[in-house]
Amino acid sequence: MSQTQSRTDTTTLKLQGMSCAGCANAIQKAINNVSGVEECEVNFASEQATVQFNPEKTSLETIQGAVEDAGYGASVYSQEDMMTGRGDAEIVAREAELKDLKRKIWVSGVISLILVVGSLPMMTGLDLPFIPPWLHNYWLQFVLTTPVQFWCGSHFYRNAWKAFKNRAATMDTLVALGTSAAYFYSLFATLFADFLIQQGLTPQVYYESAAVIITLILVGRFMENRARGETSQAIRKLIGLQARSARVIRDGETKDIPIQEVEIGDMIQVRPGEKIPVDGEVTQGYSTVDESMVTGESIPVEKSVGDEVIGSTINKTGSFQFQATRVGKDTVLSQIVQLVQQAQGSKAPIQNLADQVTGWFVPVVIAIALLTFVLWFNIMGNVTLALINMVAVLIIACPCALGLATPTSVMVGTGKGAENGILIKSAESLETAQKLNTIVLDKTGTLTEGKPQVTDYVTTFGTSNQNELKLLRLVALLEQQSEHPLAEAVVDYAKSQQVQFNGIVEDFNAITGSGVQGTVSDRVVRVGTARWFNELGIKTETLAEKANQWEAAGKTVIWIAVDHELEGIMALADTLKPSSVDAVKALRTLGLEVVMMTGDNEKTAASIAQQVGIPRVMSQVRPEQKAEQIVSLQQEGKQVAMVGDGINDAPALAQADIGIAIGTGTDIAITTSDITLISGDLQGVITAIELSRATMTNIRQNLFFAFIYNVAGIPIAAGILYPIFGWLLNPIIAGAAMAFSSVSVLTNALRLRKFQTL
Ligand SMILES: Nc1ncnc2c1ncn2[C@@H]1O[C@H](COP(=O)(O)OP(=O)(O)OP(=O)(O)O)[C@@H](O)[C@H]1O
Ligand SMILES: [Cu+]
Ligand SMILES: [Mg+2]
Repeated sequence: MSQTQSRTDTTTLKLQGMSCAGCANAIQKAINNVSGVEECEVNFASEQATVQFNPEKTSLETIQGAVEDAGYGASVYSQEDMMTGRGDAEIVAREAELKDLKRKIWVSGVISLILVVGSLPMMTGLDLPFIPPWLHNYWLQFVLTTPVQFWCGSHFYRNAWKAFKNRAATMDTLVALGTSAAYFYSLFATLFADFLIQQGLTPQVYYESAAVIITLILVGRFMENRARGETSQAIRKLIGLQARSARVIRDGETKDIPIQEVEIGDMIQVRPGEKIPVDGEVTQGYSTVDESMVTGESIPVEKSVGDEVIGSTINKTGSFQFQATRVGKDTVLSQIVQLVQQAQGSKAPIQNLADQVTGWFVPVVIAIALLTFVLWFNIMGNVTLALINMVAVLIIACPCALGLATPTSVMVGTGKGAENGILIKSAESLETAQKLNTIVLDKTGTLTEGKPQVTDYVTTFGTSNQNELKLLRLVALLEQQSEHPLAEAVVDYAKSQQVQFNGIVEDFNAITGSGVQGTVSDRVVRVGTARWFNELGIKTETLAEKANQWEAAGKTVIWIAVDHELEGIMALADTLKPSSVDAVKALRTLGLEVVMMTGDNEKTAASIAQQVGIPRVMSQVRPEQKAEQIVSLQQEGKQVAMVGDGINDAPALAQADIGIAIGTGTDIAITTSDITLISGDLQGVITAIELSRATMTNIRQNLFFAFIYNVAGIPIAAGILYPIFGWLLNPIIAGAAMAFSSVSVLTNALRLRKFQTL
């Protein structure tokens, strides 16, 4: 048996022609039916489908074909297209649709007005002499309404037909059925008026209802479309940040070239006030750079030789040269756009409910509408009342707002996050973040700068400078092999003391969470924690008092032993980030329990925790135990967020309900966290949590708005209140309510754009 390697490709398709969540369901079904498709998620708000498929079993063309067969359009959309502005096609298409809608609204609006005026005497039962009676001529009304019904309302029919072919029913089905019922009943009354009078019935027409409903729904759709364009504004803003050209130095010549032509390794010149075109490393010069558009951090950052610069950020005062390290779709900005787009296309768990409801909603509504008709006709024997109530039910029940409620807020919320330098991986993360009640902060690099420095150094053999330097040489040789931040600090210190780095380390071994050991000139050197030395049986008493003092001051002490004898200790201090104290305070104000976690010893940890105001500390946690510690917090019934630098804390970040990676400059892609803070500022954690709370509140409001129209509207439209109060719902009011429900949901979602942190 031959074994074929199975591969999975993930592609984003841009969809066209959807009018409600029912359409999204239909497309999702169609794509899932293609064999070779592993997973598919269709998002109505962002109008995109994320498809995972096996390229050996199916192709993109097949998938696109399936979407087209279902009656919709799908175009493939690459990251490059997105960044080079082909995404504007979406805007152009939207503009065209808006223009078409506007024209139809004018026509149907003016005609509706004439019809309503003409029907006023009949509707109100008043004698209105200024309205000429011929305005209420059935045939005139018929002539006026027909173009509204079949031209302005044409796409309701078209979409309803598409849905019907897919054995589905969408909001268009409801609108088409509802207005057709009103129109054709009126036509019947117009044609057979005499016959109806002979039968003792009053021939009534409802042309104005059909026309007004169509007008209102078109207005609703117009506003919906316009607002939807605004929800994706954040992404367009990000894309718009890109520079258009770069000033490269090739073969000693400086020339301006389009940004697409920049290659990795190119030398690029940046002058004051210019946009940095791509990502790279400074090779010459010095300047300050405003990175706020990417990191959300407003203070300009100093850049000198060796520092990384991010494309699309703005150079302030100085002028410098840098070498391009990432171009095209690999740049930080491009990756941010990709991440935000993915997040915007993802589904929040809270949406499942809405989706399920919309799935069976339309058929149920049609059933209720028929039942309404039958009951009214049988009980009241009045075909007119039966008909208008049925129409009212069909119109008010439209579930379109329900489909918009969650995704629009998610789009605005995640976009808002990106504006503040907060990348939220998915709608699910956004939803989970608001449930958090415990936040675990890593000490090194999260609360502190993560750049420790040696502050003290003593040995057991007094102050003979010679011997101290000899020992320092051994320590430094060993630490040179280690990648730990403490090790780097020790090496820097040794260099500053003019230590000669000659010598070979054999049998080097790093014991995570404990220290390092190795053999130099046949002597076994160990540098690490007291706990480790105690385990090895190395006596630490002689310097214990000194170490205690340092640790109480919040310094990390590392112990040095040669051939199983303690020979010295060294203290390293790491400065707190300036924002840490305020951030911890704010997190506690938000009602979160704040915990500090570190591999450092108890006393140092306690001292730092006290300085930043954290009551609960988990110290001496080995790297591999960090995830277990998160589990134990979760077992206490807590919803835990872990904040770390995302590299050595990865398992803990993954274990936590929400893993928040503190940015390490430009490595956004490697983090597997739920939320990434591009700037290393803890303030971002607060913003993220607040944003998630604001978004979820917004979603709940939206769901309320969306549900209330349907839930309250259907029984009223069916005439439940008629026996008690004599109330009926005029189909026109139903049309207005339904148009307004989508608009109110969108308007509410867009309010999120004004979100601001404490
Ligand atoms: N290369 C090293 N040289 C000296 N000591 C080390 C080295 N690596 C680890 N240690 C010792 O082990 C301890 C625990 O290290 P670990 O990496 O688990 O945590 P940490 O970096 O100090 O703190 P955090 O968990 O907040 O990042 C350190 O505090 C230090 O005392
Ligand atoms: Cu609708
Ligand atoms: Mg560490």
